[in-house]
Amino acid sequence: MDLVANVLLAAGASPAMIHSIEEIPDFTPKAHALYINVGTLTPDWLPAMKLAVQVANENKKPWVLDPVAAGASGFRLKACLELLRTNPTVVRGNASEIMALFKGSEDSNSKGVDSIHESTDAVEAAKSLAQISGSIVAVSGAVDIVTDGQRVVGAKNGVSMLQKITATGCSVTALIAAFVAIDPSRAFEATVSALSMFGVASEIGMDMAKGPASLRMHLIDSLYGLDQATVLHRVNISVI
Ligand SMILES: Nc1ncnc2c1ncn2[C@@H]1O[C@H](COP(=O)(O)OP(=O)(O)OP(=O)(O)O)[C@@H](O)[C@H]1O
Ligand SMILES: Cc1ncsc1CCO
Ligand SMILES: [Mg+2]
Repeated sequence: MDLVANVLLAAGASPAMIHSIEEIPDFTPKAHALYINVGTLTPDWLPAMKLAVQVANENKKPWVLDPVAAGASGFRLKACLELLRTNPTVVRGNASEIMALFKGSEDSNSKGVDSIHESTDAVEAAKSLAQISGSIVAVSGAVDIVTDGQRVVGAKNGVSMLQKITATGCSVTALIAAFVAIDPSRAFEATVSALSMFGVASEIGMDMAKGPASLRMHLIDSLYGLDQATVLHRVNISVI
């Protein structure tokens, strides 16, 4: 939650981390986008997540799902599949998470929140999932993949050291929510842009970093300082 909120602030968004079901009816209509992350899921939190989604949908607010460790337990998988049926604008996971959602079954080899697959292994699963759910599906990895079920785009910015900082995936999903909030009618473009800019910020941050802890700091600083010329010079997006 720390990294997620700080990444959002650095990007110019205004995060609020809300869990209590009592606050959802007041909070959710005020937000420009809702972000549901099941990272630290408990049975107590799930009803609040579902109510937040319901309120967001009723208020025509975009919402984004991060299905953290979807294949690691039956409880998580069921929760993620139920959330997936309630029309997320975007779903972003690592390859193992997206493949578990597509298969609809637990992965006995699951490494928990970390992926054991490459994003490129999950292209067909992502496409099918997008077609079934009507959501934009993004798979993070060395190449970030984004699909609406027809188009497939790859975004290649980023550094592998991001995998050594917890919640960089959670944070890039939050950034997607912030970008989608700007123009929900162009959620596909927003998703690709958020993944690219997070990757560009990590590349610039890596030039100053000595390891994961200092990359975490420089990533936030680089995102905060990112300008249009740098982005346009460095982005690497291609149709797959
Ligand atoms: N091999 C890699 N090379 C470059 N960038 C990478 C690589 N693997 C992941 N990334 C980037 O790291 C960020 C996090 O993606 P990752 O796939 O690790 O998410 P995740 O597994 O959900 O992470 P977490 O659960 O820790 O939040 C993304 O911006 C992604 O583009
Ligand atoms: C380590 C961890 N455990 C639950 S969520 C999370 C952050 C990475 O997904
Ligand atoms: Mg994750």
